Amino acid sequence: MEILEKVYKIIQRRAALREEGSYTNYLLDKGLDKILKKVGEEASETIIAAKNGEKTEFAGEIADLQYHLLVMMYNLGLTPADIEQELNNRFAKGGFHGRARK
Ligand SMILES: N=c1c2ncn([C@@H]3O[C@H](COP(=O)(O)OP(=O)(O)OP(=O)(O)O)[C@@H](O)[C@H]3O)c2ncn1[C@@H]1O[C@H](COP(=O)(O)O)[C@@H](O)[C@H]1O
Repeated sequence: MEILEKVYKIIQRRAALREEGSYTNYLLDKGLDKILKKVGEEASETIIAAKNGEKTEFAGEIADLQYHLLVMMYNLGLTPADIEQELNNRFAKGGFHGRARK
């Protein structure tokens, strides 16, 4: 998704050029443990929103989760292109054969 690349670029820019009041800078300054904690929280909130069945709230939680995943990826040196490549490889093979299917 193009927007994920755009947000990732903002994260890169924030890391290179600090901005007053930036939440991204706050997270990057706190480090990996804090980022992972937020990913866990946002994942839990996404699950709860999914169970509640309210589409707008659910979409909002997924967006929060996506953003925090991008910050985690940046911290660990992964780019959206790496994920795209992984997905493309699986698509080309017609599925993910790393585990048994039910
Ligand atoms: N997509 C997002 C995005 N999604 C969620 N959030 C922030 O994630 C935080 C999550 O809220 P919480 O209440 O769970 O966390 P909190 O209590 O504020 O923080 P903690 O004390 O828990 O760490 C909020 O402050 C949201 O603003 C985001 N912050 C930034 N972005 C993107 O990143 C860009 C750069 O943002 P800044 O770095 O803030 O300039 C923005 O233009 C957006 O495109």
